Amino acid sequence: MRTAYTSEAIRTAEAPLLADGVPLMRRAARAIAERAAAVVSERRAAGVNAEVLVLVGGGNNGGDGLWAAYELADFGLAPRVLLAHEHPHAEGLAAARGAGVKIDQLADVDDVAAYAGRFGIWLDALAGIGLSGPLSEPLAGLIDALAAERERAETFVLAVDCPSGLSDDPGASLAIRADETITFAALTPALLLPPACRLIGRVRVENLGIELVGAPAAIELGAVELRASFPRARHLDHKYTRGVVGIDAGSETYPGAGLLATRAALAAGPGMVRFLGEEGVARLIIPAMPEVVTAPGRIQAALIGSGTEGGPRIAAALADFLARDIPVVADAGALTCVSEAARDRGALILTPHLGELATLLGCERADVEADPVRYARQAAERFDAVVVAKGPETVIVEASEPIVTIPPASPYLATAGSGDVLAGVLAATLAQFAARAEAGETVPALSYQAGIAAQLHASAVAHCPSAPGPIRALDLAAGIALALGATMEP
Ligand SMILES: NC(=O)C1=CN([C@@H]2O[C@H](COP(=O)(O)OP(=O)(O)OC[C@H]3O[C@@H](n4cnc5c(N)ncnc54)[C@H](OP(=O)(O)O)[C@@H]3O)[C@@H](O)[C@H]2O)[C@H](O)CC1
Ligand SMILES: [K+]
Repeated sequence: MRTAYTSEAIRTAEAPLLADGVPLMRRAARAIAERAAAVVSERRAAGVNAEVLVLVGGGNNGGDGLWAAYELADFGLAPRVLLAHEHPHAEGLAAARGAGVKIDQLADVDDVAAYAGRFGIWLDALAGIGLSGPLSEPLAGLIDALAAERERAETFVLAVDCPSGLSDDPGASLAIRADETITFAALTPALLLPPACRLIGRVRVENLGIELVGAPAAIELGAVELRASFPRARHLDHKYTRGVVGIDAGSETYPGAGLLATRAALAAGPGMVRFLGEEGVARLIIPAMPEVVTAPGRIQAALIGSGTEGGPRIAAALADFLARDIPVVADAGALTCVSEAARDRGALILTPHLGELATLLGCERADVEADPVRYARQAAERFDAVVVAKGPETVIVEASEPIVTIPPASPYLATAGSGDVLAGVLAATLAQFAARAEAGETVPALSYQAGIAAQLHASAVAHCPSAPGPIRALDLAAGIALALGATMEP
């Protein structure tokens, strides 16, 4: 599991070491310089420009850059420094100067893009976690110019602590795209969550001996957490201790969604699946999945809406599920029936793709795509719900919980029916955790459970016969069972 902490949490954690005189900056600078030296060697061997430019801002991030220049000079690599602030880190500047590093002032450079374009490797030490608010001038303009130049040239950009401009806000987008980021102590949310995380390249955390305590701001759940957390059958289990899930999905217009969600729910291993949707869809399900029960009865979680267009029946069924005080996944058509937070009801889990999230909130899709975390948060607050925002990345928001994401998944998941499969897996997973909670066990937060289900869904791609190419949602549903089985291998 990868975690991200706010810049404030990182500052709090590093403070006692700084107070004790631990040379954190020198450690940081050394890590940067060692990686930069390796890139110099790689690029020299490839016969491409390996000249190093260190872009230095006015704070300690710039101090890291200046000390890294000092280290590189010590390695005999003759880096160049561009000072982009009138008050650079004094000790680092003195050290770089003392090591013979050539230092230029931004004010003396006519065309910064042309100047920087002469160097094949940039160390971006303009700003780190000390950014206060959105980037302002002159730094914003400088970053904008350099960001364009790096896309034009074959520059290798190594970000110091973060691409300057990215820190706590995953919605930040003005930064110099990095090939690699070496970050100190811990990731910040912008380095783990979209769209900012798309600008960081390969990221490495240099802990520097800084221990982060307390709840992270964001967590990324992967195969290890899936294997460790997914409820497994036990000797004394029966159907209800395994978890029973109710599915109301599919319609005359989209019958397949009902089959996919139901098949996926079965594959995720609950004690029983009750199909509680339209008669016409049930008639298609039973011959293919005779173990599915169509009689009403006790359930511990529900899914409603996949493959439907909403309307009074769905709205009534949603209200009925919620009145049973169980976790209810509202997908697709059911999202049109969700109203402001209705109290005294079961937990509501919304599973919109980014377009549906925009419709739910009455805003533009482009705005949601530019900052999915912000809008998922808005929906979570407005509807008192857990929101599983489905986009190129998965973002799961629940009030008072770390934001949950999963590692980058196959783009082939963006195919018809994949959302129905995820909805079925999610509801069946919640039912199994709910059964454990009924038995008095401690279970993780719903957003964590949803992250586990999303990771199971993503890992099922590898079990599709056509992987790693285009996949069928029906194969994906079958892959769920194989993926789950793979987590149980000794
Ligand atoms: N403390 C340590 O020994 C260690 C710190 N690490 C490194 O330090 C940075 C954090 O350094 P900090 O000095 O807090 O601030 P930064 O260098 O990240 O940023 C300050 C510079 O950014 C400019 N700034 C700030 N906000 C904005 C904004 N909204 N728009 C434009 N420019 C902004 C600021 O300019 P001013 O004119 O406002 O002064 C500064 O130029 C951390 O990221 C690490 O890299 C270590 O590595 C660990 C040890
Ligand atoms: K930086």
